[in-house]
Amino acid sequence: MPLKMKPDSIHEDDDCLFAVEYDGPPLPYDIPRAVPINMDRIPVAAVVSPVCISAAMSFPVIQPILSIDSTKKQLSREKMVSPTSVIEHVSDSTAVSPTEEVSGELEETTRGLAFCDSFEVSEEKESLDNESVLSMDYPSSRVTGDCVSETGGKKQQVVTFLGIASDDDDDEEEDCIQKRTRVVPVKKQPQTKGKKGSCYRCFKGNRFTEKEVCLVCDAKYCSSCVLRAMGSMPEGRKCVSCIGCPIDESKRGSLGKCSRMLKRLLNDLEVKQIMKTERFCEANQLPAEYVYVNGQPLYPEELVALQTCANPPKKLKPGDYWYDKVSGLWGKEGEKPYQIISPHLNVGGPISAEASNGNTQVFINGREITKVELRMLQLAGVQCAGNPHFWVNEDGSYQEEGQKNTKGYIWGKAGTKLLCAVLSLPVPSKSISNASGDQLHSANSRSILDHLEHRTLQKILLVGNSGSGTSTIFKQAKILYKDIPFLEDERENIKVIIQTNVYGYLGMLLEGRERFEEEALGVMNAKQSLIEDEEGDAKSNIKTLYSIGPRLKAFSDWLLKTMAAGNLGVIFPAASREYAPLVEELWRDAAIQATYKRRSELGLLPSVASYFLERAIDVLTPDYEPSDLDILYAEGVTSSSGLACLDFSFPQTAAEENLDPSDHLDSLLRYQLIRVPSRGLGENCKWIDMFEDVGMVVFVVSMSDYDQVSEDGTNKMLLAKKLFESIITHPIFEQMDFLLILNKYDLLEEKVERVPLTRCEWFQDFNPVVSRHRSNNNNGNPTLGQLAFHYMAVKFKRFYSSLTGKKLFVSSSKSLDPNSVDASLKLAMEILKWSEERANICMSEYSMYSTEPSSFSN
Ligand SMILES: Nc1nc2c(ncn2[C@@H]2O[C@H](COP(=O)(O)OP(=O)(O)OP(=O)(O)O)[C@@H](O)[C@H]2O)c(=O)[nH]1
Ligand SMILES: [Mg+2]
Repeated sequence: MPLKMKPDSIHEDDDCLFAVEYDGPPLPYDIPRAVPINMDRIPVAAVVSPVCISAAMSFPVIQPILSIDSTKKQLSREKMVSPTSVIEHVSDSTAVSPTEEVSGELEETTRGLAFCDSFEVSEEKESLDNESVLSMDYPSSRVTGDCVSETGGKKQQVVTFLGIASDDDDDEEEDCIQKRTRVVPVKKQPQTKGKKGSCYRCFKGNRFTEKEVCLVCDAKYCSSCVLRAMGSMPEGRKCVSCIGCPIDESKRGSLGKCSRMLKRLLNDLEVKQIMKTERFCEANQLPAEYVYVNGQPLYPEELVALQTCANPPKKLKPGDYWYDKVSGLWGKEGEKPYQIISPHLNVGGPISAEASNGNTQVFINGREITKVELRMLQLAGVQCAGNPHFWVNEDGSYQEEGQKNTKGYIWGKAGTKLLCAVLSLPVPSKSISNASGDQLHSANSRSILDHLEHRTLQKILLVGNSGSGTSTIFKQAKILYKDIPFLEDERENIKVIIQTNVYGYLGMLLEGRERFEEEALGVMNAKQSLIEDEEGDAKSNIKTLYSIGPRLKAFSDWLLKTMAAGNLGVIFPAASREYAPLVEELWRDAAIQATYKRRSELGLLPSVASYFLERAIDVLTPDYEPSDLDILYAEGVTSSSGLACLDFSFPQTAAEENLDPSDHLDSLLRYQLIRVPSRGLGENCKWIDMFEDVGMVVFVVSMSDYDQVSEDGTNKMLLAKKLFESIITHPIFEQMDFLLILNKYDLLEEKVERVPLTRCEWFQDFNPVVSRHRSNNNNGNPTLGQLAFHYMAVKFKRFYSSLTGKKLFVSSSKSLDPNSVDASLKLAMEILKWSEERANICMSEYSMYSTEPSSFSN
């Protein structure tokens, strides 16, 4: 056991700080030899948890050995300050430097500072007590200014007390209670940084290196440094120097969510303890004074009441909220309600009429409601004429102010709940089954609700030939519209797919290399025969541009053999780490680079191969975690034989968020994108019945395919045309609108400059009048790429209307670019909307859908 506690090495001072000196062999990490601990700040779990960790990692263990009178630390709320907070007092009176203010009553104040352990008081105290542990050289120095930024070696004060009342001045104290302080969270800066993307401790690695992040200062550490930099983690994932500091509020959502890195480095029990401590230790709790309810900062007990009630606010963060104590309606200051929490909680001040910034002259429990709430009430059949003031109870029963009789129940009908869901308004968590039989719905509102119900899911079919880009568009949509695009399990599977792909790409290059080497040798043959005659066995030493050394050749032969036998899967995952350096070496080899330059002759090698091969070492390690971009680029992620479905809605833009939701209802509706593999659309398509209620078909064509041929020698553009024809003429799709996405515009632009579009026989009449300045967009002349796109669009439009008599909508796309996919799918939404309006489904004066004709460029 490397830890030795010497009686004379334990220091105690009035502020309950202890230091345990370590006297064992050199430690493998950065923790200082003396660690001050404020026992009041560390819960039992936190103090105990390092024990098990230290057993595994030989970390020093810090044990509490003295009992502490924690009651000493009680402080009136006005004196509680958070160490990294800048406090601005509402009143601007009596700004007092803490050092001046406190010196006279040092004992009193330092005892009372439950939260404040990082401000100038400590320095004063330090000077009084030479034996204090504070004088030790501790980088974290919670007490001596760790949470305090330093400027030129001099500690900078980040906590400023303004107008703190002295204990014996009751009047002033009361005054102070009136003028509650507003506490603004301030993020602590990391002590070191290094170059962009590197580890903050060893300065190695890049942005792709897996890292763990400090919850306080955002410092990032690689797997070799994290345990040294974060020590025994008594408050979870924080640098040693950040222990005791409050977390960065933007990271609150990740509290207690362990990373894969920690799971690998520590055992289950250790991980569990650390995550528990991280969630529950006092230093990491949301400071009550960061939460304002009805204009007043909360007291800790109010925050507890709020967080422990039967139906608490979800994901509470620092900020200003309003709370209607009668109905339980809860929202952000100046905004519509977003939740109904438990009513009658004694928290915050009284609600103000302007709490949600409504301008409807209709009031609920004293608050002027927003437009969207008014719309909901109207559609639910509540009479709102004459600017009424309603009294709404927690069960949704309502009456007009001054009247005794309940007029009805707002959330009594399923239809109202659906409407609320569409309008993003909250409903009570329990169903109001006891609602009276009041018929609140007019015929109109009923039919609108039916309509909304019908419209909640619009199906969009995504079809295209193999390689057209359908799965890229599908994945892009997932990344664009889903909060968690890929689950952990999915990522784990995708990782193996990507690693296998990397070997596949390398295999194609190695095969190509062999072919090119043979060709080169053939060309040199005549010359070589001459030399051979003169120098005997010289032929075996002939080197070409495509030759590789014997070691790489041996690996290459083995890999090609393994792949040919279909055994590639067997070498995973164990071998991936060992072979990664060889894969990288091969990729960097001049022969493979020369082969890659001729990739257009390699047929199947996709353009994304270099993206992954460039990062072979990273990608092939067992702990590689694919990023969203990696997944987007990865082939084989979306099944090529089954359907893939994605339910999504278009997120509101910042501008839309400020609008009344009823003005942009379409963006609240849900869509289902169904990707159909092209081979699944043959004669006996088993899914065909599922497509009956599809709203529209999005057909994808790769524009750069115009010069490509399939295995049977057919031009791929003609294959796309054939599939297109079979789908548009299929009876099931007869009534549907079609959007053609002409994809891979980036590749077309580049290719059309070197390979004529007329290479495809369908495009024989492409004869653009090309300006000499065509490549300069600024002078208004289209590029050859643009001309080619327009030409293809017209070709498909004519073809479509000749067969269906209808109009085809067309959009160009570069599906590796999210904005491009977003624009194409929004166009699909517009088409759906337009076709719906055309069918005149919408109703009467209550219509929420624009009747303006939609505009597209097609
Ligand atoms: N440069 C470029 N590459 C693209 C674009 N769209 C797709 N790709 C690439 O083209 C290849 C084929 O795209 P996929 O999305 O897999 O095509 P698919 O329609 O799913 O075809 P299958 O997977 O064979 O069914 C992938 O390597 C993509 O990364 C694009 O707009 N530009
Ligand atoms: Mg694909």
